Amino acid sequence: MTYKVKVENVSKVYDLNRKRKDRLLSLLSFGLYSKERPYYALRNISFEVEEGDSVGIVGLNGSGKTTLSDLLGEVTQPTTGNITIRGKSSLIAINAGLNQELTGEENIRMKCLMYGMSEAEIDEKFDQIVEFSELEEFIDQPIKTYSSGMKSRLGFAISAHSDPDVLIVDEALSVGDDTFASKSGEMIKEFQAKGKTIFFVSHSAKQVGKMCNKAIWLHYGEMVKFGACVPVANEYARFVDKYVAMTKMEQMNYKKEMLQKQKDRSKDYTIEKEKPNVLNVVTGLGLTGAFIVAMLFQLNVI
Ligand SMILES: Nc1ncnc2c1ncn2[C@@H]1O[C@H](COP(=O)(O)OP(=O)(O)OP(=O)(O)O)[C@@H](O)[C@H]1O
Repeated sequence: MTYKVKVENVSKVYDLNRKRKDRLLSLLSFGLYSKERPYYALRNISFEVEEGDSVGIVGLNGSGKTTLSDLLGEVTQPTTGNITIRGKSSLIAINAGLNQELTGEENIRMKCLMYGMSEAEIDEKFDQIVEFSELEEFIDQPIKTYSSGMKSRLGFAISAHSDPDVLIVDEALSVGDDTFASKSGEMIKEFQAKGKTIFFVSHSAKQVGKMCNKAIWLHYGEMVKFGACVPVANEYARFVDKYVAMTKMEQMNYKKEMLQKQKDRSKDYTIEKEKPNVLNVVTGLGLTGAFIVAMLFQLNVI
């Protein structure tokens, strides 16, 4: 069977060096001064899933589940490797693609346009989306006033009505109330019946076992297992049982050791820098000059 989603040697590297001073110096020296601290949030992930697959993504906190779902939802790009999605993907997560300053209605219109829907299609679906989200009274309020459950309902309602080929559900169901969770569960079953491809991010092996036919287990940025759901979910559940049986101190030491290993593995990565060309150098010199003049001006020297 042909794949619906293909992930090939994908890594996502973050630069942990967040100090403003160092980033500014790196910019002004056009990359010659550099203090990057690369960190693999995901490393060398490869798998393929087919149309109709429901894939659970499990793992402890910080294992890379959200990073992978953002990549699958095309919210971020891989640092290296390729992701091919045959069709339209839609990520359901609290805040995913929502603008806090806009109202519920404006967010619906903006996100639907981003999904490629026409104005006429949006007008046709608008009432259904509002009704599904149960936000009728609040739809004219900016969503920064919404609770996380309300945002999650809005995000779910928009994504589910945009008819995606690949749906990624990142813990969105865990913040809603029971009624909404069961309504969303029904909607997901309809998607499954239509043969859509779905990814579920979850801490819970049990939940994944109930809803999925395949599973991915991520552990500190690496893919430990990928395959048929039940064996992967069972193995993850056995690991979680062992983990929760540890004392708090043992858990802390384990986390520390694993994080250190993850950081050590990141040392061999060098953030690719563009070789300085004439344009770069001229721009860099111009920026540096403008910066010095601005500083001198600020200090009343000129
Ligand atoms: N923008 C960022 N900059 C730097 N590091 C990041 C960024 N986003 C995520 N990380 C790091 O990448 C790793 C994976 O994070 P991610 O949120 O994907 O894990 P997760 O499995 O979804 O965790 P949780 O279950 O707690 O939501 C973590 O160590 C996190 O600190």
